[in-house]
Amino acid sequence: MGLLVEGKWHDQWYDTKATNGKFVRSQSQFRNWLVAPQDYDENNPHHFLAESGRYHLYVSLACPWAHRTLIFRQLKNLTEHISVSCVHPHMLENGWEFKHEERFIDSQVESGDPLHNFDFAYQIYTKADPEYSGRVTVPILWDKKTNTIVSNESAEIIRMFNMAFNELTGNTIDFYPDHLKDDIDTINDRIYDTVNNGVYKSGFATTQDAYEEAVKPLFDTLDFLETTLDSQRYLLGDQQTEADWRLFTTLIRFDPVYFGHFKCNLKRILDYPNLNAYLKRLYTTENIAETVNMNHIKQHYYYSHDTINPTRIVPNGPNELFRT
Ligand SMILES: N[C@@H](CCC(=O)N[C@@H](CS)C(=O)NCC(=O)O)C(=O)O
Repeated sequence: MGLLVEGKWHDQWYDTKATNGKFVRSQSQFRNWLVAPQDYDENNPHHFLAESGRYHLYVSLACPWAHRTLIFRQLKNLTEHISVSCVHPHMLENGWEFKHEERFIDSQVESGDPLHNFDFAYQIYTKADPEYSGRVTVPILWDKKTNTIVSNESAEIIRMFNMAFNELTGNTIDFYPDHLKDDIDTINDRIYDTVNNGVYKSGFATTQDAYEEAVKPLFDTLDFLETTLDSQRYLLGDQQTEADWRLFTTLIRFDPVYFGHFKCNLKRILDYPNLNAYLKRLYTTENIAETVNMNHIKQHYYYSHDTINPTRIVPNGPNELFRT
């Protein structure tokens, strides 16, 4: 675990001393946009034309943020247009690595770096910007044509996938429709702060207060979502939206990882009847189950965070992801 400082790798765990034991996530730095031909402005340096075969997605199958982008690649029929590869689940002194190992082969996503054959994900960042300073995170959306990073922000990558390739694929399903934008933004904000990032704030806290400050709002939101799902199938009604998929990648990791490893243990998702049924509904949506690799997920968290789990023992359970 570490970060780049002016293009040089430094091995260093998150510094929570300056923030009273709180984990503070840093902002993503590559923020360009893939745009459809009709919206493309060649004079805008942040515009990248949506073209088949031009872009590559680097993910970790363990990472909930990267998982969103894999899901949108499926939902929007982009598998033939955007190539993908994954890092090794163990994130250690060199950060994410492109190692191949038999026991981590995934049936859908190849491992390693097929474009440059690099050993470490930080080399992708320094190829894009030799002076880059900051964390080396996944997902990374890479442009094979101009050899740079388009974006390393999952929330924006899924918005691009939602729209930019519609003409190419003919898939016009809209997960961020105009009439729901405000509601989606509002619920995303709460879920990001208290759930998606809330589990990390709980797990990476290094003081009792910082932990409690995270775990309480996390369960307040889960209780709120349980009530919301009393009367509807998805967060904003009967239509699946982006908000559901952003929540899904945290929920599917909750009982196997966050409950134990990150101490989010007031309740399991299994204990919430509506959230359990909702999780199953999302998991069984076409082409979604194959994006979930529980082996990578459990190995990543329990093995990589040795400040939290120094024995690196990866638990066998739970037996079920949701009750059927
Ligand atoms: N805001 C980013 C966050 C991505 C992120 O934090 N990914 C984690 C993996 S779950 C990572 O790569 N962490 C490495 C690090 O923080 O050094 C996004 O949503 O794309």
